[in-house]
Amino acid sequence: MSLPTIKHVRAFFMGGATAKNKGQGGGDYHDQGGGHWIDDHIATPMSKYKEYEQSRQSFGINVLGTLVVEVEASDGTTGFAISTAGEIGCFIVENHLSRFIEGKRVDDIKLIHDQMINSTHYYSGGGGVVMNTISCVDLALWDLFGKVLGQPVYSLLGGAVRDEIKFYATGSRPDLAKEMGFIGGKMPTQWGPHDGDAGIRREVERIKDMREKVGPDFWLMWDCWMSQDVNYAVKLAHACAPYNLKWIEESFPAAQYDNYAELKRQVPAGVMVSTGEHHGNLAAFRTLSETGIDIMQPDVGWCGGITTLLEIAAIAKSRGQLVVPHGSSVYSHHAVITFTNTPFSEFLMTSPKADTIRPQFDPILLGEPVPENGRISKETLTKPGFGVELNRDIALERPYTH
Ligand SMILES: C[C@H](O)[C@H](O)CC(=O)C(=O)O
Ligand SMILES: [Mg+2]
Repeated sequence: MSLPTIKHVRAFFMGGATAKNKGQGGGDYHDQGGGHWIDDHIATPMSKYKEYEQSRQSFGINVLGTLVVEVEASDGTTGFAISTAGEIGCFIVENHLSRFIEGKRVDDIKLIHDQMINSTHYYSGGGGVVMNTISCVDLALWDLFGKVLGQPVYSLLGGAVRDEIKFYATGSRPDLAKEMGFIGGKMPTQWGPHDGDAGIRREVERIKDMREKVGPDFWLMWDCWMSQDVNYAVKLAHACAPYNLKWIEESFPAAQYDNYAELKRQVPAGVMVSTGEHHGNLAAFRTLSETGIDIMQPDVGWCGGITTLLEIAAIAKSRGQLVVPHGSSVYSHHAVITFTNTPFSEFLMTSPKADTIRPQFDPILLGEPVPENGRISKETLTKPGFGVELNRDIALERPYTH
C-alpha cells in the first residue's frame, strides 16, 4: 500500500479570552460556565491572593481555550485533534509548524515530531502552550494515520494489553462516582498553606465525611493543583492517612523536583505521591521519575502527544512506576490500553455538579466514549484513528491561514 502525503494542516479555536463563544467546555475543560464544581474555591498557587481565591477563572485559568488541528491527506482523508492552546496555538501551527507537516507522508510522525520540538526550543521553554500545540498536531497525525489505514490508534501502537480500562473519577462527588461504578474519587483540595492548620482541619473534615459515605475500600485521593509547600503537604498526608488516602497529587509547581522527593520521603506508608500534568517535555519526566514518586501523570495533549507519552511510559516502566495520564479522554484511552504500567485511568467529571457523566471534551467531539459502570471496553475503541469526529455544529474560528 502506498501511503498518501499530508496536503494541508489547518488550525481553529473556540473558547478562551478572544473567542466569540466561551464557557462551553471543549478541549479547554476549565472553560466552563458559572456554578461549576471545577471553579468553586479550589486551592491554587493564586489562592493566597484573596481576590483570586474563590474562582480559578478570575485569574485566567480559561484564557487559552480549545485548539483544533485538522490535517488533510492527499487521498482526501482527514484527521484532527484538540488540546488547550486556543488562538495562540493557531498562530504557531499556521505560521510555524505547518512547514514541517505539509508534504510529508502520513507515517512521518516521528520525523515531524522531532522537527516541531527542535525548531521551537528557542521559544517553548520546553513546555507550556507551545508543547500543548505540538501535542495537538501529534495527536492529529496519529488520528490521520489510523484513519488512512482503517485502524484504531491503539493497534498502531502495538495492540491492547487488557480488555477494558477501569476509571477513577475526578470531581467534587466521589460518593456519586462510586454509585456510577468508578473505582475511586479524586477531589480538589480547597485550602492551602495560607490557611494554616485550619486548612488542614477543613480538608480532614471533607475526607472523613466522604470516607463515611463511600465505605472503607473505595479509593480517595487529593488533587492539590500546585498549591502547597512541603510542610503543608506532609502534614495533610499524615492527617488524612487514617482515612485511607490513596495518593496526594501535584502538591507543588512542576519544577520543584526536590520538594517532590522530600514529600515522597515523608508521606506515611501507603500514601502515594503523584504529579506530571504540567510537566511539558521528556527530560522533565526523567527528572520527575528520579524523585521516586509513585505515579507519573502526563497529559497527552500537553506533554508532546502520543509520541512523547510512549517515551514517558517507558521511563516509568524502567523504574516500576505507574504512568496514569491526566484525563484526556480518547487520546489517553488509546495509549493506556497498550501500557502494562497503567492499571487504571482518570475520568474527569465535566458535568457542573459532578452528578452525571458528561463526555470530558463535550461538545467538541462526536462519538466520544464515556465509562459505563466505570469502564470502557476495548471493543468501544475499534473505530479508525481515535474513533471520534469533529462536531462541525460548533462555531470555530480560523484566525490565521498560510
Ligand atoms: C480538579 C483539578 O484542580 C484540575 O482541574 C484537574 C486535574 O488536575 C486532574 O484532573 O488531575
Ligand atoms: Mg491533577
